[in-house]
Amino acid sequence: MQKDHIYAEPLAHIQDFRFDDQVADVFPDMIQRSVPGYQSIIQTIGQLAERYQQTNSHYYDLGCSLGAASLAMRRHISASGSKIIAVDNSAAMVQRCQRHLSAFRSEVPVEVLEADICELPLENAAMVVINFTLQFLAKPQRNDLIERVYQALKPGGLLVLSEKIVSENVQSNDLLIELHHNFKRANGYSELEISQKRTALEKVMQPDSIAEHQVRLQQAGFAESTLWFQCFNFCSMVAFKS
Ligand SMILES: Nc1ncnc2c1ncn2[C@@H]1O[C@H](C[S@+](CC[C@H]([NH3+])C(=O)[O-])CC(=O)[O-])[C@@H](O)[C@H]1O
Ligand SMILES: O=C(O)C(=O)Cc1ccccc1
Repeated sequence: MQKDHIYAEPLAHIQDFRFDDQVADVFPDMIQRSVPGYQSIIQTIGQLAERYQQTNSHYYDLGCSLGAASLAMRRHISASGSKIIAVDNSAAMVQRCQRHLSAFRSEVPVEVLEADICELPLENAAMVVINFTLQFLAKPQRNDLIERVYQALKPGGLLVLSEKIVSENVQSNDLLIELHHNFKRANGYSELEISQKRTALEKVMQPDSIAEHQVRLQQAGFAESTLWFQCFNFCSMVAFKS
């Protein structure tokens, strides 16, 4: 696995974070060392696919990056007529995702699409995974996507929504950020790497609070949702379509 050194040297000008070739090449290392619980979340997505699968249905992985969630779902789906649709708007990610998925044989077809998830039609879904992607959409586009996901889910369908979050209370927010920075430091990132990446993400990733997510889910029509994972300022929720 290629190690992430993208922010290791001082940069004269820190550009906005983008999912380009440089990031795609080190992405498994970057996400593993940056997102507490990432591996557990991916494993749980596999379990959820097993539990919520339905025959003749779609499984969407929106903002799939290298396809980790799609691979986990694929390993656990056995229902006939299943199709996984993995979507990302980064060409660098989509190319590598296609390669990763082709490296293993499976009965379940996966379609990998280079597309903007804000424009992609969604339908006939048993499960939709948005694993750390909603946070990269402009705020006004987030409601629309969640509403379309609700409409696309079949009765008994499941949305898995994982996000970095902000806390509405200043002391809690500061503490969660500090604990996350300690996590990154423990995983070998320097102060410079942490601070330069934070600057790069400032404009392009604006997290919501858990309360904002809950209101959005409810307004989209999800009568029931629950937080099933939280570590520091990272969480994952599930929402049910009845
Ligand atoms: N509008 C958009 N349309 C499509 N893709 C988008 C859009 N905006 C951002 N992306 C894509 O969303 C992904 C977010 S990473 C997801 C990890 C993955 N889910 C994982 O389980 O490993 C999370 C992170 O890096 O923190 C990137 O690949 C972007 O190109
Ligand atoms: O690294 C961070 O601080 C994060 O918030 C997570 C992350 C992981 C990978 C790409 C972008 C953000």
